Amino acid sequence: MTTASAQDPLTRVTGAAILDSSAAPTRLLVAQRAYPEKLRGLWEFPGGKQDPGEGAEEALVRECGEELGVTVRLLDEVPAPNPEGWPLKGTAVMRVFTAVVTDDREPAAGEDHLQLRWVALDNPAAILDLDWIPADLPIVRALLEQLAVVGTTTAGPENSGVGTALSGPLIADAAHTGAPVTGTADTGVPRSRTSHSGR
Ligand SMILES: Nc1nc2c([nH]c(=O)n2[C@H]2C[C@H](O)[C@@H](COP(=O)(O)OP(=O)(O)OP(=O)(O)O)O2)c(=O)[nH]1
Repeated sequence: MTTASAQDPLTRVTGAAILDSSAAPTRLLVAQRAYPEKLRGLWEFPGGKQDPGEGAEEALVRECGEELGVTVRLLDEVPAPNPEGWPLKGTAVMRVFTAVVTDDREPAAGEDHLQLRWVALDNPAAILDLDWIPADLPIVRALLEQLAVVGTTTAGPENSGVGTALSGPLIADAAHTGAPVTGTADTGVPRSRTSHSGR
């Protein structure tokens, strides 16, 4: 963990959009924050702040190990409006990467989270309806568009995927609904598309 400093005025956060499969994702892992009090109960991407000198991807793999007890393989970055990442509150920015679990453990909520939940990608409206940390909402929309589960129009709060079609080739199974964590290891397909190097 680090905070803004004279060397780096930004607090750099990195988050994981963990999918149940790289080749044919049907579910996304979301996490409900336990603290601080003002964020308690809000949903987020698992992750955290980068340590000094640590790259975003390196930090994210570390955070997923610490917070969820699993090893993840990062896939693609959810493209942000600027190279530093998505703006959060204050001077914080966050880069978000899709990921899959690569060991045979299941993600488990530790002290950081009240609960984890696998949510079905075939119901983007339900995902957007979660009580997200406000700064995360545009990121969630971009993620769903990247996964082609919502339309690629300029989605605002009033146009948040409701009634849009499932069109993405990545969605193979529309039968799942939100479910408690069961974990799915994935060792398949190499990185693709918008992969970025760490910084
Ligand atoms: N992990 C995470 N943090 C987020 C998200 N959206 C968002 O605004 N944040 C904010 C909340 C926090 O102010 C900051 C990340 O802090 P953190 O508490 O998760 O990071 P950390 O584990 O390294 O920090 P610490 O508890 O060790 O101090 O970024 C998100 O989707 N995931």
